[in-house]
Amino acid sequence: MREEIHMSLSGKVAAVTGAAQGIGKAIALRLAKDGADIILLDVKHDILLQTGKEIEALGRKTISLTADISNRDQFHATLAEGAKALGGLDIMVNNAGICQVRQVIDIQPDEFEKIFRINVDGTLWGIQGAAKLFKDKGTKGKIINACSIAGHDAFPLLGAYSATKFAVRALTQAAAKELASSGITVNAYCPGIVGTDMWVSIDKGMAEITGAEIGSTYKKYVDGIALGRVETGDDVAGFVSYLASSDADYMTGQSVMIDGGLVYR
Ligand SMILES: NC(=O)C1=CN([C@@H]2O[C@H](COP(=O)(O)OP(=O)(O)OC[C@H]3O[C@@H](n4cnc5c(N)ncnc54)[C@H](O)[C@@H]3O)[C@@H](O)[C@H]2O)C=CC1
Ligand SMILES: CC(=O)C(C)=O
Repeated sequence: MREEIHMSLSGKVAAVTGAAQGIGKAIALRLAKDGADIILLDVKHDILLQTGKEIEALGRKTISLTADISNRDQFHATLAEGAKALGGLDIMVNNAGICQVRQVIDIQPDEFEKIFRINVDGTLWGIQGAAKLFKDKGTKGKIINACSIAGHDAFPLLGAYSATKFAVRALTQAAAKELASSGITVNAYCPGIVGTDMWVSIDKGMAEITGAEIGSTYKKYVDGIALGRVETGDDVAGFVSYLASSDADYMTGQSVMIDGGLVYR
């Protein structure tokens, strides 16, 4: 019975952006354990190859491709290359993203543009690239975007970041409404405080601005989680596995909290 559940994506191909580390790596490995072959995309090619090795060890096909999601042409061409190599595309996980820590009154034009180009434009190009590949083959595909609790509630010192995640939620809703008639669903996952490199840099950035000790901002946020522990990439990946499965066929346009009880909607 357990084996059946874990092979729910057998015969499917999934693409995951930001798959070199953190949440994206956990998602790629989980979807591979579910039976999918995986297109891995990231700017960090060397460590992406390690994710690829771990997926091959699970007996799945995989291809590791360097792509900057903020570059529309490059991203679309690379995604199409991956789909050609693995025989199609069924699931697109637009996971890659960056964070910045800054008071709203101090945000500079170049950094604001950069975070929007990666988190918002990159998600939009991923939706477009996947929708084209799905429509070309009549695939009733699934698009799954990385939002955040900060996409529902803006966080202090994370103003630009929060704005990008509100935008991801809006794109998720609009794309879901437009693509439903093609049988394509679009949803998003909203993690809370996940113990990845992103939070190491958020904690450091917050310490620089507030004078807090290194580690103390992270601890303060983790202490607020009802389930009493930091979130792992596997916690997020388990939910993405559901969103990628046929169990989620009747769900679209949703950006759902998976945060251990921190932001309630
Ligand atoms: N860590 C956390 O607490 C939370 C993270 N998230 C979101 O989850 C997603 C993954 O976050 P983490 O794994 O924590 O971050 P991370 O910083 O550990 O990993 C992000 C990955 O994305 C890649 N990446 C960054 N810019 C890229 C670009 N332009 N093109 C291609 N790849 C690029 C990086 O190379 C890296 O491998 C992000 O969208 C983030 O906003 C959401 C809520 C909470
Ligand atoms: C990184 C992130 O999304 C939060 C809310 O911590």
